Amino acid sequence: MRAHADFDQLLQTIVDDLAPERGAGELADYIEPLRRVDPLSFGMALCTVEGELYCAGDATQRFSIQSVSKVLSLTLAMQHGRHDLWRRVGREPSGNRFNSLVQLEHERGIPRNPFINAGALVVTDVILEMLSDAKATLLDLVRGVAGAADIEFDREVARAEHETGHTNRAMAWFMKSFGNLQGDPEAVLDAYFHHCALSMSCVELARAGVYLANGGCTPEGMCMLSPAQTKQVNSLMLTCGAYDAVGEFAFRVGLPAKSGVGGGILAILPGRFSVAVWSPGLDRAGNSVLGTMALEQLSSRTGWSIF
Ligand SMILES: NC(=O)CC[C@H](N)C(=O)O
Repeated sequence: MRAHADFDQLLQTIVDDLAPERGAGELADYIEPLRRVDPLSFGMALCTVEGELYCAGDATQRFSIQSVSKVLSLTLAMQHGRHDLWRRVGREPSGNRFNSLVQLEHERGIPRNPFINAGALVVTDVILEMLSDAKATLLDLVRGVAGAADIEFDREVARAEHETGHTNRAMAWFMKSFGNLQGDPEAVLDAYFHHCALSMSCVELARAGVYLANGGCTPEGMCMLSPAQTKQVNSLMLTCGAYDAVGEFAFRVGLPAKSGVGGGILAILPGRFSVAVWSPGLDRAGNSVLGTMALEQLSSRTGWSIF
């Protein structure tokens, strides 16, 4: 591993080298607030397990973290130790789009994994069984791990998710019909839409995710998960974190990661660091085009990967 002093330079070089690619991919267009984002935005931040932070580009600008929140909600569900969690949600890649309904019928309402929408809805239901306010508790968790007390849900994004979330709504009610949602599907959806609407910067996301590189604990010693649970979350990120393009993503980047349709990706090198990238242009699977390129550059220039 190179000297830490080189990290800022390394990230800056990646951001500079990829400048001609800014604007690549398509913005998520299913809600208005995501259609409005500047397509040229591009930021990157890396947080080491010692808590040192390095960044380049638009690393302090907040964006909608969308499905990256699925890692945080899974953490919350695992923290509260529900033994039936893994009976209600699987641990296999889906091979289908993140909001696909097709497998759910064949597989009796049990989603393939916690990082597709159906799986995150079950995770949210599990959280709601234990905690009356799943929104406030997740917000507290995120503020704590990110070290930023002013992180908020973007109310406009949450409202737009609510207004347009017909497929998610169908999924929740469908799983209810199989008995795999305990609570009121509308309450589950409301919490889920808010989790998707968390607004964070690359710096905040890298800080928030570094416990996954550090055996479950933040550099300040706040423990979110046990080392065994941390291994499980990282494994799921590797196999299920980039939707139906997860094989291609792992082939190129070689790090556990979770992406979101806001263009953010959080990736982990266990024992070393977390890295967050953001660029809103997406590929067909819904992963950030430039974000994936930046992570590929990071791993290929340095040899840093889990392999
Ligand atoms: N893949 C994503 O980031 C999807 C999140 C989006 N809010 C949805 O529920 O469909």
